[in-house]
Amino acid sequence: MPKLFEPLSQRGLTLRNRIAVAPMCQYSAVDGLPDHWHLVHLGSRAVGGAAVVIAEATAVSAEGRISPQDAGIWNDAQLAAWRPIADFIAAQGAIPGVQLAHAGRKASTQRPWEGHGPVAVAKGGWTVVAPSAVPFDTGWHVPHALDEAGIRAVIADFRAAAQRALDAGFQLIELHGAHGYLLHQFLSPLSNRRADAYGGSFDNRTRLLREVVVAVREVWPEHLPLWLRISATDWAEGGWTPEESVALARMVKPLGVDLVDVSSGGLVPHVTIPLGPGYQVPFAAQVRREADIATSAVGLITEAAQAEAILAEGAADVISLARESLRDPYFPRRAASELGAQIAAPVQYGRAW
Ligand SMILES: Cc1cc2c(cc1C)N(C[C@H](O)[C@H](O)[C@H](O)COP(=O)(O)O)c1[nH]c(=O)[nH]c(=O)c1N2
Ligand SMILES: CCCCN1C=C(C(N)=O)CCC1
Repeated sequence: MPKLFEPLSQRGLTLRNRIAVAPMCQYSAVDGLPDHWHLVHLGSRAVGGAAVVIAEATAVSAEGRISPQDAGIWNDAQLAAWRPIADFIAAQGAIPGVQLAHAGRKASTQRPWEGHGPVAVAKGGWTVVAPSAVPFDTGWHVPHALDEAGIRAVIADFRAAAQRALDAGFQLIELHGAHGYLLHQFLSPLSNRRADAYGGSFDNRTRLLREVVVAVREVWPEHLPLWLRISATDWAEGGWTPEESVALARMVKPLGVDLVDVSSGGLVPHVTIPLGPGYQVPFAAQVRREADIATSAVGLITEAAQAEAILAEGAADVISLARESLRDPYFPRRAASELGAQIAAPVQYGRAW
């Protein structure tokens, strides 16, 4: 049996294989509401055979959106709109997941095809918050540094979003601690210049993320998995490091995180990243080995044999695919054929929509 098609237990659930569809912003929501686009985008990848389909960075508050067109789960109308999507994914035998996110200083920005720059308040944008008043780049929003009350509100928003995710039928949450968004902004010394209990030391810089994990676990059932996506490195002098990623993984495992999805970058612009097939796999391997926690490998993984080799070397437990799943929503079916594995047929069911 190829490792890529061995089941994996995660709390009370079983992943039918080791392929996850990574979260991918669709920038296609009105007022944060998922719609037919999201159903087809996510549903087709569940039909394609993935074990887990993780919905995009889904904002826990309106101000936490990357773009005005981001999906959200900060109100009950959005909860209701997610329910048929989560239901369809589950009916196909995949685990419906959602990535809970807050963009922090990278909020209120244009969709990539509109320029990826800041959206001014006068143009429908909003003031953004962050650990410190340090903009992402020249010309970007100068964020408002969160005070204690603001931090408490962010934690409460993540907790409430987790409850809505449960009520919407999601069975897996991934917390977005990567790519330079709010939780990552608190982790990295390059963006977190605070002098209070949320800045300075490693313990202080990881405090908000740990408090969010604890708050989410207060409402997320014991039998359901909680994943955390991190950027293992900022690729920048003085930034977050792989060694800190290992230490963080060791801290969050007893708090109820079941798997660390290991990406990189996004905190600061103008860095050089050594892109190449599986370029982030060594970080996943390091976290898995040194923190003794399940990991997902992601980043320029495009072939079944490549994915199988990553699992065989023990670098990760799950393979997350983003762009390859855009090129081929049915990658798992093709991979099964290439590797000689059995894979369940899509579930046809009559249902009046
Ligand atoms: C269109 C699009 C949209 C997103 C992404 C990527 C792309 C292409 N990525 C990053 C993605 O999950 C993945 O980590 C990277 O794309 C690297 O993996 P691939 O090489 O694409 O498989 C991403 N990551 C994340 O944590 N949350 C998100 O919502 C998104 N959104
Ligand atoms: C550092 C890699 C960032 C890739 N992207 C991540 C996004 C995210 N929401 O994490 C959305 C844009 C693309």
